[in-house]
Amino acid sequence: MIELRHVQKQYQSGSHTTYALHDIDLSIEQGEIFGIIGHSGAGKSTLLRSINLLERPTAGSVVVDGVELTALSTKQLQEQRRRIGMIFQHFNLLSSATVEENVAFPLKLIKTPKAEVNQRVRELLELVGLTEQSRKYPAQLSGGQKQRVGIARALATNPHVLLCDEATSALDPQTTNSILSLLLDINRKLRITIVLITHEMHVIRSICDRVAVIHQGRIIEQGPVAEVFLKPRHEVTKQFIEQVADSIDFRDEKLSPDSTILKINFLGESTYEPILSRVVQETGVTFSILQGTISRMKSTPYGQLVVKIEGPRQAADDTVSLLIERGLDVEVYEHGLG
Ligand SMILES: Nc1ncnc2c1ncn2[C@@H]1O[C@H](COP(=O)(O)OP(=O)(O)OP(=O)(O)O)[C@@H](O)[C@H]1O
Repeated sequence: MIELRHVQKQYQSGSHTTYALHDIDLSIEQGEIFGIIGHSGAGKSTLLRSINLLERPTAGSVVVDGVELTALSTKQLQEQRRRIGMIFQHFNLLSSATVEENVAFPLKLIKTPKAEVNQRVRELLELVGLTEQSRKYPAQLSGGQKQRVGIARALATNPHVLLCDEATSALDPQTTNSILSLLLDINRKLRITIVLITHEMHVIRSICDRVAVIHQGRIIEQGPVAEVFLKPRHEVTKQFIEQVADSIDFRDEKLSPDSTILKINFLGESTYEPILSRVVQETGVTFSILQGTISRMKSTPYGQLVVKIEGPRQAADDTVSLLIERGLDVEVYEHGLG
């Protein structure tokens, strides 16, 4: 488990102070994939690097697996950092070392016996699908393959936590997806906690369990991805969601006095159930679909449907009540003028 309490970070350059993090409180559970999303300059890197003290907070505490990192000596901190792997946007590989030498590097630093190093490197290259490339140099690899080397190297010392610093931002969409699948696979197989930072909502939606939105050095919203995604509260969060959602625009829709527009969110199994058609049969209204999407958040299906309900106001209100009663999340956008 990772706990950040009242973490602050200020950078001083001459007489100028930049307040990069303000009073950050965050708890990340063992085994979850936690995403931190924010615009450029929001404080994502500073926050991520506070977790292994690559950036030392100016105030507050950082506890990983019950150990208060800010209280450790340099040597003790080095030991603890072996339990926290990290991967980077630009991979940070040793260009003059082969794939297997790059992966072996952290093990050699702690003087692991040679046979053990060889065995571990073999396992890790198999895990990330690079067995065939073990004797190549980074310059001979694609971006996705380089990130796989980065991941194997980060896992060499069996960390409990993997920090991902914009790990897919330099990759094309297809390669991004393959790296995200690999991270998900590693999380499930090794039960390792993953903390990632990104400016792409797609990354959060694909693999994260929970998300925090950071803006101007503060966490402005956090929670399970589905909750934040379907009910964003802050304007910045809404902007990020627009990156992946079809924008819902029905301003030109002509509303008769007997029509109502509803936005219905389906989550989990309800996505595939004919709840709407059953309810309108009961209330006697008719409906037409203005817009609809079905997608997945990690492995949970979800759908968003914008429908125009036609019928007397009372019947429309009954329809909304029944939909809510059957577990759907409903927003009434507009009532006709009736
Ligand atoms: N070493 C530093 N010295 C001074 N200011 C810094 C330093 N590192 C970061 N900052 C400032 O702290 C703030 C947060 O920076 P940070 O790199 O954490 O943001 P970010 O969200 O990761 O941005 P990006 O997505 O562009 O990398 C910014 O205003 C940045 O200019």
